[in-house]
Amino acid sequence: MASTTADSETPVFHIGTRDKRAGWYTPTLENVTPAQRDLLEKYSHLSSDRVIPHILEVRDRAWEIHPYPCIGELRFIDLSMMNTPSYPQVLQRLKDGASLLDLGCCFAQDLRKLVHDGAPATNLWGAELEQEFINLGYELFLDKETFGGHFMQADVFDMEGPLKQLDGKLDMVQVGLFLHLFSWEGQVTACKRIVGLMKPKTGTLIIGQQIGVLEAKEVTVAGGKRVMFKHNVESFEKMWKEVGEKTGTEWQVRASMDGGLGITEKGRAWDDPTTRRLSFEVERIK
Ligand SMILES: C[S@@+](CC[C@H](N)C(=O)[O-])C[C@H]1O[C@@H](n2cnc3c(N)ncnc32)[C@H](O)[C@@H]1O
Repeated sequence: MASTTADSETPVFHIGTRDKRAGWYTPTLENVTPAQRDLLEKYSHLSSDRVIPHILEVRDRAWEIHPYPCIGELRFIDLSMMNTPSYPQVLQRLKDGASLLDLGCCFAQDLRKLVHDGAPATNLWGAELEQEFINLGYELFLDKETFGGHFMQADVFDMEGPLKQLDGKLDMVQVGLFLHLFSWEGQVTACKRIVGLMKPKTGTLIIGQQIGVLEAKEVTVAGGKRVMFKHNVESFEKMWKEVGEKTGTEWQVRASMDGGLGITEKGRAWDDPTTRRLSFEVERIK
């Protein structure tokens, strides 16, 4: 899926290509963070010299199945939840018996980090559209026989699908790099579903991050076939007001934007320069 621009011989790649010259395929990995190394050595029991080769081998298997930017760029080893301001409380609540769903969990690295940090696995859930990503998560973390949490292949928009078993049962939901995949209407529908999955009480918490932008806007991707809405803090707050009105609930949004996800330091040619990472905690207050 590469074409050549009229004025140069530089190939232009489109999302979906398996060509490893695409800008979002990072061929090597120089190092991992101390937390990633700790997880892969102490939780997955990889020897220190196997950590990086193992990540790259699993990534290449994943690339052949779904060559998404998050796979090519090794986003699936990012431990995002631990950087959420509420992480200590999230962990404590889990230890006290609360439940958490990682929606669109992909390899579910944050669920493994929670278990490694002492959360009981029994109340942890991961839901993911693609079963292969769940399988690859087991391969990455080498815990098919030992991980005690629950995974389901599920579509957030399928009201009669496997997610139904969690209706009204969850205390916390993580949505990492997920909501931005959809249009405004799609995000509102997904958020209404999330609200329905949560216990009907104050204090329930939604945490996550997504691709943001300085001026909120709808963008078309995949050659015009798909629409994504990229938020800034104000539009994200506005969306949660709408979700609250439509569900008879009220949510306090704590959100901020920064240059994380490699946006600042990598200076990637395909990123709109106004792209930011939008991180959020959304807590039910009514
Ligand atoms: C960009 S990845 C983010 C993965 C992970 N949450 C993280 O932060 O590293 C988005 C994930 O959402 C999944 N997904 C997309 N549409 C979905 C849907 N309708 N229901 C459930 N999962 C979906 C994709 O398969 C993919 O694994």
